[in-house]
Amino acid sequence: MHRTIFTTPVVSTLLRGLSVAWLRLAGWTVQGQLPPEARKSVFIAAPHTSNWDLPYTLFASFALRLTPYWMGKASIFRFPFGGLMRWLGGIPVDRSKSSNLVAASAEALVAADGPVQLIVPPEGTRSKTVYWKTGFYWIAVTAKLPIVMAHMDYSRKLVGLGPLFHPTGDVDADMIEIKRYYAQFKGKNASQFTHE
Ligand SMILES: CCCCCCCCCCCCCCCC(=O)OC[C@@H](O)COP(=O)(O)O
Repeated sequence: MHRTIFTTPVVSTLLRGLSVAWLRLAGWTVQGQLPPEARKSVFIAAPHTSNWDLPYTLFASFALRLTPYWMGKASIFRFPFGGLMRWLGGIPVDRSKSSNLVAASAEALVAADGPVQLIVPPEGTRSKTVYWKTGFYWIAVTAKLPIVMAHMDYSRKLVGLGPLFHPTGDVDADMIEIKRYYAQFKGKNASQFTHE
């Protein structure tokens, strides 16, 4: 995995302090902590309804001392922002193709030396989506890693980590259960999120 603000010494310490201070000033509560068995894991990041979700995900990641990488749409990596986005932990995804992203991501997670958490917003967009993408699920199954149900709620100013989810292999049943868990959270534009 490439170098990011989270793996750059001094920078990460500095930004961690700023993130904690910002979240505190803005009145947010950071919930949960990363269980040791999830040092390598796949994060579900939902609800995703706003451009503010990315900065808050980064602040929370610092507060929780994570080593995150996040999947983002390829267009936000266009010149001149690509380098910055990657340094923030971004991995570009071309949503118009279904490539070997699952296999490649699982392989990169298995090969990583240290802790690494792959943050995937399964809605794939800020717009309203009924069907969640199942890539996060298959990456976890392929890499044999736990799924962490991470969340954000702007109405209660909560961000953080919920329970682990262990895939059973029955993706349809598992997706229903996962989405039921997310029914309690409200994104910034809550009407753009549906958990049905
Ligand atoms: C550590 C705690 C993590 C809590 C996670 C909570 C919730 C949501 C986080 C979303 C992280 C987002 C990274 C997505 C980056 C991205 O790609 O953003 C732009 C696209 O979306 C826009 O797609 P579109 O709406 O179709 O233009």
